[in-house]
Amino acid sequence: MATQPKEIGEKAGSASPVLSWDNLNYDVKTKGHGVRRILHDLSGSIYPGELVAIMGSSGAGKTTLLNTLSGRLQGGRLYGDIKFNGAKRVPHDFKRMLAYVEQDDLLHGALTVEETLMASARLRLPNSKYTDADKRERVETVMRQLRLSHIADTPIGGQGIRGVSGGERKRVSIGMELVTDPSILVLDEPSSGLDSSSAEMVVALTKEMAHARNLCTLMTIHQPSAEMVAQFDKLILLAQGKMVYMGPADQALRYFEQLGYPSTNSNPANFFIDLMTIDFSSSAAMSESEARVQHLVGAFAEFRQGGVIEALPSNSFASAATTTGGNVEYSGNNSTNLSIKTGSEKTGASGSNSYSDHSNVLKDITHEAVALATYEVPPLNSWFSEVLVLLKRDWDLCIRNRPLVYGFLGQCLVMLLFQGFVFFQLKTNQASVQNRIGALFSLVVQCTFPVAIPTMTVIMSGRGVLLRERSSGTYRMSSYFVARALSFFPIVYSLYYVMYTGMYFIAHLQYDAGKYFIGLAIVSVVVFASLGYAFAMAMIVSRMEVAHIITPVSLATFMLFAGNMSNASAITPVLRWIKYVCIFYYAYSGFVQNEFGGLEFTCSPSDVSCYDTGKSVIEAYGLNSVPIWLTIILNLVLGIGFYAIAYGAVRWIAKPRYLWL
Ligand SMILES: Nc1ncnc2c1ncn2[C@@H]1O[C@H](COP(=O)(O)OP(=O)(O)OP(=O)(O)O)[C@@H](O)[C@H]1O
Repeated sequence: MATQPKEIGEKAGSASPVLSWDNLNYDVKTKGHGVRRILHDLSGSIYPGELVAIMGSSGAGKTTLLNTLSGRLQGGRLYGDIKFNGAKRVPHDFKRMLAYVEQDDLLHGALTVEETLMASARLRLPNSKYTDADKRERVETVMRQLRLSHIADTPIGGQGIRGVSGGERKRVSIGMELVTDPSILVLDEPSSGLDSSSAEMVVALTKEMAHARNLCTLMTIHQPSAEMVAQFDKLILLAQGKMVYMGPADQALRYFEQLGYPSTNSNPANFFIDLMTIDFSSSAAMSESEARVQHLVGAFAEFRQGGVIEALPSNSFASAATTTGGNVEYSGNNSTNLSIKTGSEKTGASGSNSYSDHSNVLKDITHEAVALATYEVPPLNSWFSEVLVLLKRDWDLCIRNRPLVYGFLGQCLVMLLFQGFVFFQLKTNQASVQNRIGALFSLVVQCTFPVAIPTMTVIMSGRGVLLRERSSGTYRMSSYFVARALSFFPIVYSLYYVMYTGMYFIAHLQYDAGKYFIGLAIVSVVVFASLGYAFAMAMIVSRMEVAHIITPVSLATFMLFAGNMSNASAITPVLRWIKYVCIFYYAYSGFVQNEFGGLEFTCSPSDVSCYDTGKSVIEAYGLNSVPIWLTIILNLVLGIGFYAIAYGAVRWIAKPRYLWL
């Protein structure tokens, strides 16, 4: 490998970079324009304890570079070399050592702040190293550090739940990563959507954490305030995917000044962005700005081949800030002694501010419970332990999902009342044959559509969180499946058992303990298979609106093969096989055989046709080819098959294909 290009302010000898990259190029195919290069010959490195910001105008390639270094880039072709701790990255290990805070805070709205952080700690901190009490202490520490303690019991919120503010949400997302023992912390636009003071707070706290843990921290940031820029140790400035500057943040202004671009803006970030942005307002402005960017790119490439930058007499951001009346202050000669005052804090007692107070708290507690960044891959906890943590979390989510719980409850009550009273106290005359058939078919329908569709919706709405957790290797996919499925069982089964039992007595199905329990077994397996179907649909179909069309339509199609709307033994031979993979058919066939078996019916002279026994009804509907016990087993097998399809889909089809170097 070629030697790494020189970097401004490169750390000599003592520390070795945590992450280094060399000659990174990234190409994508574009429609009509062939291959487009997004990143051009990027090289650089990050050291322990550094807070590094990637800045540039919109479309400069910040997120692409961040994702490349984080192992989260999809599509296109990537060339070059990336090293973690001096060696090639091992995808499985690297993703567990990297803490990635996404731009969108993908969190479960129904969980409280503390529950969210606790779940992260329980899942990601190894049980072999931390007891549950240690994990709780870690969570409390991180909540104090991120100023979340006062809202520990507040739900995150969203989708109709009143919750925490945007800034607090962002801090929860950061906290979820910091309760673990990451080697690198990466944040994608942590300030997006936040007001300036929340954004400054997030960056200030991130810096404190990075320094306290000696944690290498990398973030993209669009247009930070002067106060935020002053927090960064190092800047990576990108223009059109090319590097314009990489080096100490407090030397950037001086660097550009030496190139002939003195600062013209009180906010260094605005000055950098103006320098690097192509001005499309006129063709003259465009060629001028393009020439400037080219000059900057060329100059930096040359500089890296051996240029020097004059030592700064004083910190350039500090002077920029003081000359323009900004509020960044330095308490010493280097940036690690930086302290910031926000506008409101300036009005308080002189010499103290909430950030520095916070820093003191941080210093005290950092030594208590938060370890320095390590470079060991945390072992996964046991499968059983993962299932328990996920089950507790998923159960809380289920039980707090009021629309889901009340929806299931409401539909069971309505079905019970309507079905029970439409088919009230069935007799044994000929009219009761039709009513029994109707009651049993509607029971099958009630155990499928109303189970599958809401369940699928809930699973799909949690897919963002699943993807985030999966990308950081939080748990095994099998643990997720088992826990998620089990979390639905208590609510769905208890309500459906009540519904079936109520209907059984109100409609007066055959009063026989054996038949009652066989009916209960059929309800159990059809509900199980419907839940499996919901999982399969939620994992195979990526868009909610499409799933809401495909699921009812496919279920309605299967319903045609149940043996009620068409005679089960007289379906067109080409399509007849479908009934053998149809939960409706097995459930309906099982119910009909169970209920009609042993029944005798009366005939009156006015009856046009007459079934004198239940057996003749079963035969007339063609539902006697699979014995009851086998219908139960086959529905169970179908249910397991649906779960297997869902697992396969999430494991292999929906698996994000990240590019690794
Ligand atoms: N897979 C892709 N296919 C096509 N173009 C892509 C792809 N990935 C990135 N780009 C393009 O590369 C450029 C850089 O994108 P990137 O998201 O990294 O920019 P950014 O600096 O983060 O911008 P912003 O601040 O607006 O988020 C953009 O023009 C984007 O459209």
